Amino acid sequence: MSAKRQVVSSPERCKVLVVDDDLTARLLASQALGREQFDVIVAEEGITALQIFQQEQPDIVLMDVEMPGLNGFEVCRQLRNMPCGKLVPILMATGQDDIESVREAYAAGATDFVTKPFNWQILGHRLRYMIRASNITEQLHELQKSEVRLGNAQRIARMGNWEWNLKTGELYWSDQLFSLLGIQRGMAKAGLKTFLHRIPLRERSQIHHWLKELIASNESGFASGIKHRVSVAEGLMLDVQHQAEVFCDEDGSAKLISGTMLDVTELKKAQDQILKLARFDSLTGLSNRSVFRERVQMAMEHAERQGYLGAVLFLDLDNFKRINDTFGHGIGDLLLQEVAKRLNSCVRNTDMVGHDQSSSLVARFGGDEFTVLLPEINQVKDAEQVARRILESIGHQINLAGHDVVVTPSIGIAIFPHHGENVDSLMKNVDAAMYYVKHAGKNGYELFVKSMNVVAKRRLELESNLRKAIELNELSLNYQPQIDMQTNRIIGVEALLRWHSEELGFVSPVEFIPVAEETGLITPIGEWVMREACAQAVRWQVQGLPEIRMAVNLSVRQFAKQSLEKQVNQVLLDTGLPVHCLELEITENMMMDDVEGSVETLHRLKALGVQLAIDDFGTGYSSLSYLKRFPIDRLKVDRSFITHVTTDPGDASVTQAIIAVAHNLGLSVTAEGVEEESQLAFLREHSCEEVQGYLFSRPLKADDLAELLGSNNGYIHL
Ligand SMILES: Nc1nc2c(ncn2[C@@H]2O[C@H](COP(=O)(O)O[C@H]3[C@@H](O)[C@H](n4cnc5c(=O)[nH]c(N)nc54)O[C@@H]3COP(=O)(O)O)[C@@H](O)[C@H]2O)c(=O)[nH]1
Repeated sequence: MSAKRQVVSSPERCKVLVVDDDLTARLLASQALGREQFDVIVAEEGITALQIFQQEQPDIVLMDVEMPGLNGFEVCRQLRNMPCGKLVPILMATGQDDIESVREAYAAGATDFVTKPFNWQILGHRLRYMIRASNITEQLHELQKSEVRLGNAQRIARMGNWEWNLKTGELYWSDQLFSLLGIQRGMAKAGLKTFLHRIPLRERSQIHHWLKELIASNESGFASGIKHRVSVAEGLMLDVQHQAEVFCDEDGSAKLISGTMLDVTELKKAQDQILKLARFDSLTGLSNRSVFRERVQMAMEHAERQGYLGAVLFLDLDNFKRINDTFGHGIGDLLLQEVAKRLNSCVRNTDMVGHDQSSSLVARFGGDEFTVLLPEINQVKDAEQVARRILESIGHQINLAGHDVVVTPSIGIAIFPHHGENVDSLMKNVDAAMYYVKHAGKNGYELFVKSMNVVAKRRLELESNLRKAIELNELSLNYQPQIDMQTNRIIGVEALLRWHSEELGFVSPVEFIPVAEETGLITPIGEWVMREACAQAVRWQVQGLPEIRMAVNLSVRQFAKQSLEKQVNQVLLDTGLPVHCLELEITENMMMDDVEGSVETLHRLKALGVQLAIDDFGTGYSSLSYLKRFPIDRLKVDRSFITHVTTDPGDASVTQAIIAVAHNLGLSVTAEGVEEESQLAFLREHSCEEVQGYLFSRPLKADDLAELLGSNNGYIHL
């Protein structure tokens, strides 16, 4: 390698690589260019030139075209392919009039050419000029690159920028700003008018105000932002965030405003969605509990200031859980959506989004609970009228995916300011009013009165104590004999649940069974009852007592459970009770909500071999045509008919008719609540098969029942 550094390089000196196979030319170049303040490096042929170029990275290359091995054109081409050789100026030395070489030199990537012989002084200047020009080109190139990068970054970020020279009025818009505004560059001039034209009319004045504030700030670095919308095409609106900063003259007056405009449409959509999720119920689209409470708070404050009355209605669907359990959650959801719709149509001037303070508001409070706010009413009667409208509307049959269902609501009403000094107490009271309706038979409305809190408190007590009742062993069963009128013998017993609470004392099933139903506690309790009753029947058999039937009451929820038949089967397997000894008592109303489903459930239970009875018969609304389809064994005439069977001709006729219908369908009859000899005589006269009531025995503890069953072989003197 014949590279030689001729002069030690100083910072302002330039480095030139001279490539020539002619020794004299190289020496001459070294001397002449050295005199012109160049650091000269020389190479005598192409390969060496490429190596030196890489090591030394000269500022410029002066290269002869004619060389042995790689000629100047080839070396030039290869230099241009090197990453560090793309921009270095290359000056090719050609012969006089050698036009072909000139063409080829340009084609190979040369920057310029020079003809031999050289004027060294002029050549020195020329080399310097080329180096400077190449530096500027390089800077321009870098600038272009960073502009492209900025453009890309703005495009990706969906951001445009602008600059407004307040002294000249000149306005610059970046490509991205044009594109965000939906304008093709060249189709419109960057200008305030063009920009405002794209702003919805109602938002223009706030933009004017914002710009004025910026201009008037007269403070360098003063920055301010604004959010607004931009209409970019027919029906297409963007949400944008504008940010601008002011630059001032030495005299302190604003001379330039520089701004950015960022498209935040997607971000805003996401924020709106989050806000919606936080404030609205996604199933029904109604406002949620927290929005409702906020609005009640505002309405109460407003009512107090203005001396108005307002009302809150609290609505719970009766037996919604049964519909959910029977038809599944999908249908339950459809029902809630339909109820939401009907509620909205019942309440005039409803505010769906929860913004308008003077409008009524319907909200989903949770589960099957809905609330209605009537912020201004003239009199209490107005709230009651809305409640009546709701009862009427919701009570109409609803078809849900082919299933006809009827649901009814229980509605509590509380008036403010009378029924609560704050939102909490108002909501507590309206809740108490709703529970009062539930316990008074459902499907109605009631205005809050103070005594209702006693009922609500008791219910809470029952619920919290009932939750621990199984664990604390507070539940027990009593057994009431059922007597065969032909043989006068006990042929069965009905298992009746008793609760002796440590805290509350004895609680009647009439009171706690509905609470267990509402809270779902009936599921574990009902299973406990079935297991305990079957196990007791087996214990009596093991004691050598006569085999009798064990009747167990099923709750609404138990009957609606798909797994009921599995559960019954498992209990029978676990306890060892022969299947024909178990009778399940179901009420008419349990079956009428979903007749087809009930027929199926009853058939599945019947297939196990258990006996089936319809309890409280005559009080429900079953029809004879349905009765034929139920695979049942027995009807139990409700106590309410038997009580007056000898004194009320109506009850006597109903009892007679039930016995006749049962016999016609091949069913046997048990009369419940027989307390008097005269009632027994009536039932005997009309061929009732079995009787049950205080006349023979009250419900007994297991040991007492065993004693009764053991004495006289279960024979009862009638
Ligand atoms: N789902 C379940 N329900 C149950 C269960 N155990 C009881 N219950 C239901 O609770 C209601 C009240 O029952 P109870 O207080 O036990 O009253 C029963 C009898 O004691 C009473 N009865 C019986 N004979 C007479 C009488 O001659 N006079 C009179 N005044 N009362 C009498 O009737 C009730 C039995 O009713 P029924 O079930 O309709 O046959 C009641 O609805 C029970 O069903 C349980 O485990 N699960």
